[in-house]
Amino acid sequence: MRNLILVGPMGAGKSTIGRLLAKELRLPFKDSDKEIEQRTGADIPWIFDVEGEQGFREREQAVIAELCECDGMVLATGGGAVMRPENRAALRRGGRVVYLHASVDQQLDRTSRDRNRPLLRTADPAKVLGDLLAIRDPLYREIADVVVETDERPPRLVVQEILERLEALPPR
Ligand SMILES: Nc1ncnc2c1ncn2[C@@H]1O[C@H](COP(=O)(O)OP(=O)(O)OP(=O)(O)O)[C@@H](O)[C@H]1O
Ligand SMILES: O=C(O)C1=C[C@@H](O)[C@@H](O)[C@H](O)C1
Ligand SMILES: [Mg+2]
Repeated sequence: MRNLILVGPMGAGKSTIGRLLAKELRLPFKDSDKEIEQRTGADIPWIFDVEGEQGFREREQAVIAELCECDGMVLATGGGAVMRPENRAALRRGGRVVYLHASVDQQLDRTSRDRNRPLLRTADPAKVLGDLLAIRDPLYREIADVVVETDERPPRLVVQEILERLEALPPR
């Protein structure tokens, strides 16, 4: 098998669901955001402050290219990973892609408690999330093998649905 890759917006649950899926499938788990932080030795807000979003996106592209060359792991990506066509191509090649969908209201609720998302350090995070979703939703769908709704559904249920939906897919 190749990898199992989760894409979707901030607060869709990619990191949370990815960790649970990996445990369930007894596969290693990697999170591109965490990988970037480890390699840089700094957190994401620091990278945005010092290198700008552009600097972060360069680091993200390098990490995604490398992780997508691996096999047999669950990979959670950052919410903006689909913005670059090079990343979309790498993710498609890297394995099965699952789009975790969440409404703006749910994203807002799930991201309101922590401060590690620089794009949401704004007076109107709902507008930012809405604008980003309008641009990115077609890109998530473009590369997804399956789309799974996460609104009002606990992580365990989302994991179960992903496993069932992947099982039902014809071979690529
Ligand atoms: N299905 C769910 N139901 C309820 N809460 C959830 C669900 N999925 C994730 N959460 C919670 O929402 C918060 C954000 O989840 P998580 O960090 O996994 O999102 P993410 O998609 O990885 O976001 P980012 O793109 O910013 O990395 C966490 O506190 C997590 O516990
Ligand atoms: O949606 C985005 O562009 C981002 C999402 C996070 O996962 C991080 O990758 C970073 O905060 C940017
Ligand atoms: Mg995450």
